[in-house]
Amino acid sequence: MATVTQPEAGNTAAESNGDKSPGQFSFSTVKLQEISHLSDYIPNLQSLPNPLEQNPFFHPSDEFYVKSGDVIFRQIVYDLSGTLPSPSPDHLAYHRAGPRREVVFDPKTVRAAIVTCGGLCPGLNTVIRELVVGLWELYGVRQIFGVTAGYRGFYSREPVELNPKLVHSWHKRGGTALETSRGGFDLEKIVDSIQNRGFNQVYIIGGDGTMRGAVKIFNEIRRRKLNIAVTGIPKTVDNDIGIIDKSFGFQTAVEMAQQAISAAHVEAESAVNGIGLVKLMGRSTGHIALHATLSSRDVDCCLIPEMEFYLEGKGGLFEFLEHRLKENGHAVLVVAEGSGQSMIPRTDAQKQERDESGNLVLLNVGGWLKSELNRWWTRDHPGELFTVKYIDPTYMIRAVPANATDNSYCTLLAHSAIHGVMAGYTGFVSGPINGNYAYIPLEEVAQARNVVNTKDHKWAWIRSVTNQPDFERS
Ligand SMILES: Nc1ncnc2c1ncn2[C@@H]1O[C@H](COP(=O)(O)OP(=O)(O)O)[C@@H](O)[C@H]1O
Ligand SMILES: O=P(O)(O)OC[C@H]1O[C@](O)(COP(=O)(O)O)[C@@H](O)[C@@H]1O
Ligand SMILES: [Mg+2]
Repeated sequence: MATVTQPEAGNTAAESNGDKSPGQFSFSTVKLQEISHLSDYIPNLQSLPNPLEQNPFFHPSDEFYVKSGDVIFRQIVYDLSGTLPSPSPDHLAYHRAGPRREVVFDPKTVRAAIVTCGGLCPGLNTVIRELVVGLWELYGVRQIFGVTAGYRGFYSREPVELNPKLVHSWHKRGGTALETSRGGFDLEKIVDSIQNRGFNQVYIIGGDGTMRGAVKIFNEIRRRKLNIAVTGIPKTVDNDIGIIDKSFGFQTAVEMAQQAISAAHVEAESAVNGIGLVKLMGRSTGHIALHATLSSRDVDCCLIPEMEFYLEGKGGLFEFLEHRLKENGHAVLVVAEGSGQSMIPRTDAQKQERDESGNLVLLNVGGWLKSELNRWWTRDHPGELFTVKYIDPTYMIRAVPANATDNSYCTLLAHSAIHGVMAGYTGFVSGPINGNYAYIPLEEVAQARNVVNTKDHKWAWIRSVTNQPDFERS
């Protein structure tokens, strides 16, 4: 029978090596993903009892505080039945998020800055609100500032002072009250401004691009040996950030996408040979399209960037739709905006087109598909009725307030970030891993991508729900 060896006391990433007999899992293969701490480069950093001790609403017991050895495992599914591969792969572990017994910041001297960058996502205002209220109410911080208009706001705008009264109802609003932007990343100017304004805690809310910028800010702050903690709070409506379970706002966006799919279904059903076509956000990943399809059940075919598809011939989209129209009289297609990009004719100028952040500007796959569908039908069924009703909800799925689940998620993210920063951690991101909140090195998050795996059970589930082709040419 397989056994699991226990770590030695006080030794999470145990050095004790295991002579592993077949089927034995040893903690010697646990790799703790260390995060930086201000004490790594600031000598004689002060250490104070956590102010939560004095907070009348908390009665911290021993279990209340997270210990330095508490970790969250990335991998939680193991096969203990057979021989483990030799040498065993690393089992990644991350520091558990939450309040520490000791902090390194005196709340009276904290000057916190909060910034939102990149595209919108439901819940941005909730995260800002909870950072402000959490810093104020939990830790007694009184100097909290909003940096407006994204990264460029650090050096081109005056920060706005924030307090709980001001942000009280922000969680009910879509968008970001601090405003956001793409581009404008100037490392020297940003760090100079952070330093000159006396900020010592920087909370950066944004997606993959923002996190890559945050890594650079963190490295520069460390190079200058500044007593400033930097943390990233991962945001992306596309859910394309890796390691964490999912990004906040994603569920709200999927819920909103249902309305577009339902409308497309009604339109398609009410027409003769009607096709409802819905384009959903998803620059390089199809998570929104996939989850909207799974939860809707009105969808006949879901197309995502991770999967090539083709239109003509055996096993192609047209052949599939031909059958569906014959069978049901209508069909619904969901397409993620990053799909089919290699099939859409692109001029040389379009090949170069980038947004302010350097992201490739996508061609409109929805408009292209609509015209291809019309071309096909007129060619193969001249004179027969046919209609494509194309719905592109674009920003409607992200420019809304977060739903209840996302709102609670945003609160936990914000509080996790505050606890980590107050304890002196820096260059990290808070996020749920297998449902438990963890601190992950910023650099790791900036590099990790979360794409749909078309070989796994979730994609198989899509195919079983839609019965769509696999688009693998035989
Ligand atoms: N590699 C990078 N290095 C530094 N800053 C970056 C990098 N990529 C993006 N940024 C900056 O991060 C911000 C947001 O990036 P963007 O890609 O628009 O959105 P998101 O963070 O949501 O992916 C922009 O201000 C952009 O200039
Ligand atoms: O028009 P904008 O604001 O650039 O946003 C469009 C893009 O933003 C996204 O929602 C993703 O944005 P982020 O990377 O900022 O999260 C994409 O799905 C979409 O292509
Ligand atoms: Mg992005």
